[in-house]
Amino acid sequence: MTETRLRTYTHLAGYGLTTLFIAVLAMQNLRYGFYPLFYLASGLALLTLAGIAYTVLARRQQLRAPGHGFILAALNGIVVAALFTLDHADISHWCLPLLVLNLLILPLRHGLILSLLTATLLTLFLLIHQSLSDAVLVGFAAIILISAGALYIWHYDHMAQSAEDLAITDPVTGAHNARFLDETLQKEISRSNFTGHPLSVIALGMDYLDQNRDLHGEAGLAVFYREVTQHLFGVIRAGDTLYTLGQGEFFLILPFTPEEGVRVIAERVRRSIAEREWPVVGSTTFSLGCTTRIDTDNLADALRKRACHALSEARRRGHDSIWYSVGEPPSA
Ligand SMILES: Nc1nc2c(ncn2[C@@H]2O[C@H](COP(=O)(O)OP(=O)(O)OP(=O)(O)O)[C@@H](O)[C@H]2O)c(=O)[nH]1
Repeated sequence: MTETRLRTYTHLAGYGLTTLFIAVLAMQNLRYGFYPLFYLASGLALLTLAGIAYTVLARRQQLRAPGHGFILAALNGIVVAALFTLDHADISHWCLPLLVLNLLILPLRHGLILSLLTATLLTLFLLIHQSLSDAVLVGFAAIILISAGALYIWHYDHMAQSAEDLAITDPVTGAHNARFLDETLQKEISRSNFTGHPLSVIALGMDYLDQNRDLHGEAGLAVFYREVTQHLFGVIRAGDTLYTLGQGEFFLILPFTPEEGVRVIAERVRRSIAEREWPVVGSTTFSLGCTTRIDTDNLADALRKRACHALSEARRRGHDSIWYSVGEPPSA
């Protein structure tokens, strides 16, 4: 199940249960003739139903649906305002499910701020209108509720982040993997298209891979790939991203880099690898294929293929070399 779908279900369950709770309150107050509380509960139920409708409508953007913030701020605000204006202590219980709902639906920091604000005002109300012991008891219960909810959500977010990192990271080198390359390259192409900034890429391949594999074995090469990755991280600048493609091949995405720039950095990378002594393989070389996005390049696949063809051309023309491939606009 995707993260977006999971959040859609959780939000629907959260709003659904709160609607049920408020509907029961509304019916009870109607039965006993507390009409102001009945109208209040009916208004709140309409808001939670709006939350359900919004969750369904924005189901594809549940990870960042800003409407939930407004709905929950309105729910909390109305309950707290009713607490002070209707002067009815029973309303204080209505706050408790909201404290959990805020944490369940909003990003952790926003949910925490809203819940703590509501809990503080609730305690203040009890302090003014009820006894000190009531205020301390409810305030304490609210803090426990908020802490347990926040800790659970923090733990979940942490696990989700770790799982996401694992999914986009190559286990051998620690650089990003090929799957994440296509996703990022497509985003960078859209950004370059929108802002007009240049975008270049480099495909890098180890020379004489088969001979190196025979000499050092897969395990030895894995150690070398890790070292070369660390080395490349030290050469590129912030904003550039590195990917491991397997079989001794790597890929660099260089945002804000024109043709002259990619030629400079490619030469720097080639020379810095060739001039070093590597612990496992001794001296070795890489060939590099570069290209820069032109206006008609809108697909990640096309740009990636052009860089890989440039790499093949660099290898064909002798190893330890760089080939730059010019993008060709479609003929008129
Ligand atoms: N993306 C990227 N481009 C680089 C890098 N190093 C050099 N370049 C490109 O090469 C150009 C010339 O770089 P340098 O020879 O280092 O000259 P510089 O004046 O220090 O370059 P700046 O970093 O722009 O100040 C830069 O403007 C970049 O376009 C790098 O690590 N990453």
